[in-house]
Amino acid sequence: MLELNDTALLRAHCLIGGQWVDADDGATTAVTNPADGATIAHVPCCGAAEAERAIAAADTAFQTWRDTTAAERAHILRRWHDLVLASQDDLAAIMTAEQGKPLAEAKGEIVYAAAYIEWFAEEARRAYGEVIPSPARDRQLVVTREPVGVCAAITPWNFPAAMVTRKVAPALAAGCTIVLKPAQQTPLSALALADLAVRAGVPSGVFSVVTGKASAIGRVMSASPVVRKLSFTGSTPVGIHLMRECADTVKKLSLELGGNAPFIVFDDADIDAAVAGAIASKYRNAGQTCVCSNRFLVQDGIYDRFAAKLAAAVGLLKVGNGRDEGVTVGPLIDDGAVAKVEELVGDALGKGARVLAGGRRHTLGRNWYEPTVLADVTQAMAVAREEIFGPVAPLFRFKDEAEAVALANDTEYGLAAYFYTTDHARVWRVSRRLEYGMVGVNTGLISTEVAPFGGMKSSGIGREGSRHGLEDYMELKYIAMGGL
Ligand SMILES: NC(=O)c1ccc[n+]([C@@H]2O[C@H](COP(=O)([O-])OP(=O)(O)OC[C@H]3O[C@@H](n4cnc5c(N)ncnc54)[C@H](O)[C@@H]3O)[C@@H](O)[C@H]2O)c1
Ligand SMILES: O=C[C@H](O)CS(=O)(=O)O
Repeated sequence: MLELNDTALLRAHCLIGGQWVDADDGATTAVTNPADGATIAHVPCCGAAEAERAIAAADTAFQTWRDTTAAERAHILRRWHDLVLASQDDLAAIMTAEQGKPLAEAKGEIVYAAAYIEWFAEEARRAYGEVIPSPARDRQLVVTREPVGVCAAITPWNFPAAMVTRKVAPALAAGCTIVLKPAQQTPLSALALADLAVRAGVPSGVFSVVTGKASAIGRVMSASPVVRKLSFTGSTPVGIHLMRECADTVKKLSLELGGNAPFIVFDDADIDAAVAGAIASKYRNAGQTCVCSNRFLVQDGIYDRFAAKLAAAVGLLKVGNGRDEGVTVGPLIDDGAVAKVEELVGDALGKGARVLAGGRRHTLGRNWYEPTVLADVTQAMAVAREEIFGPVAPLFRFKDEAEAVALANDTEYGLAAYFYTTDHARVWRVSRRLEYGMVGVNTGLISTEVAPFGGMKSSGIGREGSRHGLEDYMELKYIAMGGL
């Protein structure tokens, strides 16, 4: 049994139109702990009808929520932020139980999730319009920024809190209403955040959470003409599917999709900093983040020393149950995820890669995989093209800067890239030529609410967070005032 200070945060109902409800047919889905398979709770397995009602409630609520002042919305968001931070321990315990990440990482994610709420509480009051110098004496030209309207959000399991607030906070700040479908593996974090939003004063219907049948709920969201924007974070194939489904109603779309991040280490890099950055960017959340380094491109002159140091550092990682003190690598989300990692490692070994650390399932259980480092990896291996989404660092060699950039860009994805060098001219040359939305230079950790998060190519459309994040939830309206 999950031990919480505030047991009311463990919500086993959906929030629709301000009411905590079951699925219409009473169906439920079990939420299980990836560390031991224990059932934590059962949540409603809703479908199209419940999604339709949530959208209708959002439409009704929008008629009044849109007329609140930015200051009023900012005040409620600030209160939500304060309640989330005050519940950090409980929210982290819920997250570690349903997602598996180490408690320290879960607590960090709660702070990160709250930071998006705080950021957009502030941004709400700076959604300025424009007065345009008129080309004619008899008219005044102004541009206002208005809320898009009813929004829908679909989020992944790897960051069960931050991916929710990164969408819900800007939507509410802009004056929109929103219906969220969280990942079926990690709904409890979203439901707890919704509970705190209600306590903060978010009115009925403004923010609903519908758990259950992903395809049915997604289809309703995509097909509804009432829904004017869909924000999706998840895999590229599902993002493409939703993009197609939304075409008929011409929705605004935000797509935060998959990645294949290169981590480039030049001969002149600070090797110890590069190893520390590699650990941070690869093994966070057991490698299950969209911005995890997926390919390590290491220049010939530093390759052997970097490989040895990285393997030694990986050997110090503590694998275990995320709730246990000092654990730095928890289980993967499920056995299917481990099987995919195992298949990618097997493909690489079969084509000539060498194991420097790990390289197999962990004895702790079916959802664990040993933190792994592979040497002598080549472009012929599947890890060069596929998102690993697990604790595996494949090391590739390169000769010079031109080859490094060419290898780095040789992917359908364009989300995050990293490189280590002490040559400042190279910093700006390489940053400019990398085809990615986000570039970390001499750091393996880049995610923050104050900077635009997102990518290009198959990694998606749009940016979340930063001063740009509100734009996706607002429309520009040009008003020409004539007859003056
Ligand atoms: N770019 C980013 O910011 C970012 C962040 C986190 C995760 N991701 C990506 O997400 C993937 C891992 O997350 P995942 O396994 O949850 O992804 P996923 O695409 O399988 O699922 C994401 C969400 O989509 C829902 N979904 C699945 N099929 C659907 C359908 N047909 N209609 C409507 N909804 C549907 C799921 O229930 C879940 O809520 C990785 O590729 C990772 O790179 C990207
Ligand atoms: O999976 C990627 C998420 O966006 C998490 S983070 O923003 O990089 O922490």
